[in-house]
Amino acid sequence: MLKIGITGGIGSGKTTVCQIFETLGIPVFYADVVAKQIMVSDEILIKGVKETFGNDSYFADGTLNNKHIAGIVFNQQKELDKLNALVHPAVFRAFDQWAGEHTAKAPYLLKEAALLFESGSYKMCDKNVLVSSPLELKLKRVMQRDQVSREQVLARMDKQFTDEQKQAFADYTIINNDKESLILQVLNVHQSFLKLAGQWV
Ligand SMILES: CC(C)(COP(=O)(O)OP(=O)(O)OC[C@H]1O[C@@H](n2cnc3c(N)ncnc32)[C@H](O)[C@@H]1O)[C@@H](O)C(=O)NCCC(=O)NCCS
Ligand SMILES: Nc1ncnc2c1ncn2[C@@H]1O[C@H](COP(=O)(O)OP(=O)(O)OP(=O)(O)O)[C@@H](O)[C@H]1O
Repeated sequence: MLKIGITGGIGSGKTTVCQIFETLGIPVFYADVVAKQIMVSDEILIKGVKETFGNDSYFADGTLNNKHIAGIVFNQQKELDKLNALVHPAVFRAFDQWAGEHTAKAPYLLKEAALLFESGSYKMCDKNVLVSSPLELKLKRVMQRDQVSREQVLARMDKQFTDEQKQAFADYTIINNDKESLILQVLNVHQSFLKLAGQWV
């Protein structure tokens, strides 16, 4: 089964792009969403997160205290490394299982992940797509969407590869600025993937 990875910096619009693929009938595995689900359901992981970041990592009802964890990890690389080491292997396993379940349901599968290249999980995909946007536009979108400060967005960007670094890993690029048509670009790469899927053994 052909597996396509899709990524982009915070606010690049990768989720927006994936939603267009979904309207074309392509199943999408949202790694960030799954990571969040696992963090409140996997008992071993919950124990590890509490031991590493304190009991305040969870509210009394078992939901994740995102602000508490984000405040620690996006200010100290060492702490972020610890969180990634706890969460990422569990997400990789979940993707493997999901891909097995969705094989034969579509011509190809998509994996959307913020840290596709940084985490090395792009290696689990046959081709990889970068959604790229100008820095100021990304900042504006996230500040508006999440009601956060410019500094908070920049702190996360600082923990991700730049678009230039990501470009080196990408087989395809989708430009999501205000001028280029997103839908047309998605349709073009979709056609390429359908052709590839036809050749895939
Ligand atoms: C730190 C957490 C609690 C913050 O939650 P919050 O609701 O504020 O952010 P959210 O999860 O919606 O992420 C928003 C964006 O932040 C960036 N981001 C999230 N996690 C990371 C990370 N580990 N490294 C760098 N950037 C990250 C991404 O661009 C992501 O799309 C949460 O992001 C988390 O649990 N992260 C660890 C899981 C992870 O690595 N996810 C990303 C790839 S699987
Ligand atoms: N071409 C566009 N035109 C207008 N708004 C857009 C466009 N692309 C994305 N947006 C908006 O910008 C915000 C960020 O987009 P999106 O959530 O898809 O980014 P993302 O890359 O998935 O971000 P994150 O890494 O934070 O999850 C959203 O509110 C989305 O609706």
